[in-house]
Amino acid sequence: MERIDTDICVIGAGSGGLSVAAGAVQMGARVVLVEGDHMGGDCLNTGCVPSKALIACAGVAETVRGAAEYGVRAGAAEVDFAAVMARVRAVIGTIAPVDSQERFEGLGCRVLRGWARFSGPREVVVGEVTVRARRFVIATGSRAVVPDIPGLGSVPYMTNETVFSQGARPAHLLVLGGGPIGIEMAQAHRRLGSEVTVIEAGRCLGREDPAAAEIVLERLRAEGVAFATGAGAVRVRDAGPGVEVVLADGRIVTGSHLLVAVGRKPALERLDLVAGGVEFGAAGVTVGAGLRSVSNRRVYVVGDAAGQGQFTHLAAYHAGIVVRQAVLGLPARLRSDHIPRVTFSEPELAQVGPIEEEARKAHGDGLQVLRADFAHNDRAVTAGQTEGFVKLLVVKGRVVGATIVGAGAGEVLAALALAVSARIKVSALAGVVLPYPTFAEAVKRAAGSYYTPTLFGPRIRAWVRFVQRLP
Ligand SMILES: Cc1cc2nc3c(=O)[nH]c(=O)nc-3n(C[C@H](O)[C@H](O)[C@H](O)COP(=O)(O)OP(=O)(O)OC[C@H]3O[C@@H](n4cnc5c(N)ncnc54)[C@H](O)[C@@H]3O)c2cc1C
Ligand SMILES: NC(=O)c1ccc[n+]([C@@H]2O[C@H](COP(=O)([O-])OP(=O)(O)OC[C@H]3O[C@@H](n4cnc5c(N)ncnc54)[C@H](O)[C@@H]3O)[C@@H](O)[C@H]2O)c1
Repeated sequence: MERIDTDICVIGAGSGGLSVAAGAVQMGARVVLVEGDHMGGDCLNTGCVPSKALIACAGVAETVRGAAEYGVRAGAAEVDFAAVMARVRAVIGTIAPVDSQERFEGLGCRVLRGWARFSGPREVVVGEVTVRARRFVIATGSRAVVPDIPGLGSVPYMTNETVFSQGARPAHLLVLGGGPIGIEMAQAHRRLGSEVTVIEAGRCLGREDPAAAEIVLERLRAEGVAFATGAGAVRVRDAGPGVEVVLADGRIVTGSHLLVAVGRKPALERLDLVAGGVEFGAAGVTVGAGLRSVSNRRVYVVGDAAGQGQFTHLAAYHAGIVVRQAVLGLPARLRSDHIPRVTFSEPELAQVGPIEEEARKAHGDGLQVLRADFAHNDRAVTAGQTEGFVKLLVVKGRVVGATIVGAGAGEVLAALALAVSARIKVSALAGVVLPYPTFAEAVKRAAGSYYTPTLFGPRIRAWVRFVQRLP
């Protein structure tokens, strides 16, 4: 049995773990990085990267279908599903070297390939190796929840782990769950030529601004995605070739394939946290404000395993918080009011900070809502992409949150992510000079509306009358 003594042992080489390892080793710490499966974790192999690559292919098919509206004759969009999947794999392959064992060994990490489990409060075992570390960082991610629905276990179903390696296009894909995964995959498959039905117990994109979500869902409906909402799946049956899902209100939905996308849970089961003295619950490892385990002070948690949201950029943000403390010995506290998110449907739905309903609860009448529609944005009009809006949530002259739904919303959100994170005043957004014509001008327009009542009100009018009488 080999024994390694190190400063930092990072468990999991996904978005969070790789960020901690890269930061720590380049700052001079001795780092052991442990990965049981593929380097790069969920985001690279079965999450963000393949999903966005698939969405890009689907977007091209849709552009071809709509080409005539732009005066371009392109013929019918013919989708070669095998080629689409090959492109998805190629995109993963292009990014993979950045997350590879070779790169991290090159940076100076000792990379161990195997599943880590605690054998004591300051020791983990990986196969035949024992790693004793000053600090451990749990970065083990999450996995798809497979709900306890009778019959589900006896039909073939897909999750995010298998949907990107399908051999052939599903004739009729049933998507269980109308969250971001369900909606992104539903639209992509529909555009690639499948029939698609989304089954959602409550409201699709239920965490998002309802008006913004409705714009996305309306687009999916227009493209032919069917929805069975308002009742959860209670039974699943084999339907000869295909699958039958029975809903709580008796409706029956039938399709050829089933994708389960009803949420994710932290992947902690291989770690033997009890042996490590690390307290945990269903939401993840129990941590304080600095992502440090409340029961074992040698242990920090980042990313999906921390149970505080599931985004690659959140995992990277967590990594920075942990590196500050565990590597640099400085204090750090987590903020959660400035974390952005984007659902990569078309149109995209981007959010930073609270949605209007949440901000109203927190700030009551102190909240001002500013809005600009893309219908009045010249870039949107010229591009033929006028659906959507920008909504700014303002408290005491500062932006506390924003919703954007529309073309390129995720890119336009960058300015507002900065505004919320740096607590920038609305006046700065209203005063910035932006190139014309851009979608981002809608942000400036919404911010400018903050001053409309004052600028065009009676006091300014009186002042202007006075000035204009001067010689
Ligand atoms: C379909 C889909 C699309 C997504 N799209 C987006 C998106 O567009 N934008 C976005 O921000 N987020 C997106 N996400 C979420 C994003 O993928 C995750 O939030 C992110 O990957 C979390 O990073 P992580 O480091 O916490 O975990 P992961 O990236 O999952 O890495 C954890 C790693 O730990 C390893 N591991 C687990 N247990 C052990 C052990 N005991 N020993 C050793 N290794 C272990 C795993 O094998 C894995 O490689 C998407 C997710 C899915 C499923
Ligand atoms: N673009 C992105 O950033 C992106 C994309 C995909 C995923 N993600 C991350 O992954 C996480 C997980 O996504 P998700 O879509 O799997 O989960 P989710 O929790 O966001 O949504 C799951 C949906 O399934 C529904 N549901 C649950 N049980 C059901 C049942 N029995 N029948 C019908 N509906 C049921 C829920 O009501 C919910 O709306 C997201 O929260 C997000 O953090 C991010």
